[in-house]
Amino acid sequence: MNPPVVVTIAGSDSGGAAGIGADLTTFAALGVHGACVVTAVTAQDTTGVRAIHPVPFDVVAAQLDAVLEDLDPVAVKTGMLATPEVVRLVASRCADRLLVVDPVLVATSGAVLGSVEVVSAYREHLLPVATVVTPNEDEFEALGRPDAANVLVTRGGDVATRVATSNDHGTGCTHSSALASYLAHGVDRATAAARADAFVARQLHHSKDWTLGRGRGPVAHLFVPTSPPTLGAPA
Ligand SMILES: Nc1ncnc2c1ncn2[C@@H]1O[C@H](COP(=O)(O)OP(=O)(O)OP(=O)(O)O)[C@@H](O)[C@H]1O
Ligand SMILES: Cc1ncc(CO)c(N)n1
Repeated sequence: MNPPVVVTIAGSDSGGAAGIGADLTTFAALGVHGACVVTAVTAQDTTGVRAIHPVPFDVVAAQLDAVLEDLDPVAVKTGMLATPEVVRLVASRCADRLLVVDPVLVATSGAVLGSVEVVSAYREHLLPVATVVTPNEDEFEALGRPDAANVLVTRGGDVATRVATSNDHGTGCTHSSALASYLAHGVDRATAAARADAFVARQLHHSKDWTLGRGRGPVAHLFVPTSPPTLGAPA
């Protein structure tokens, strides 16, 4: 049987913690086929963002057309859209699908990933057609505290499930990708949201003692409780 197809429309993170890398590995972990439309290349690591190079609009549109026409994804997940033109493009092409919008405006490191014009385009075009919108507190403020039933503010885990870790770079991307994956498998929104929370908490727990990079390290995307015997040095 075919897996559900989900497409992420997002930027790359050279450090491999957030963006399309996080999205595609999360899709793989949750049994969906992931397609990707790259909107921007970022030079980024665990300590911050050094450079952002938006992909030309025509190339973004061509990637999206190719995926929509050939693979017919059941769900779409958006991350860093980089320009207001791309925000409008996604709103016009993807409104008829399950649409999870993670309004990436600020990185964990504090770097600004969305301009004032991008914020306006989200408010006017994309938020009204999304199935779920997952801003963190800062993004919720930046969007003008939208009061709509499809807005699910992410708050870094509740008291009962909160994992104490500084390896949280990429949690927002992983969370929204998990949410899109569960929706693509056909579960309702409340169940998908609860499962996405649990998935991220488990991933954060798995990577809590990692010491990758000098800043806020990556959350684990693929959950591997024990390494397969074929990996690593012989015992
Ligand atoms: N420390 C934590 N313990 C448990 N769950 C967490 C923790 N941090 C985040 N989560 C889960 O991940 C979701 C997204 O987290 P958060 O809002 O911090 O992401 P974000 O700020 O968008 O991240 P990023 O900018 O790195 O992508 C939360 O709703 C929660 O379910
Ligand atoms: C490319 C990219 N997308 C999303 C985020 C949000 O954490 C990030 N830091 N980088």
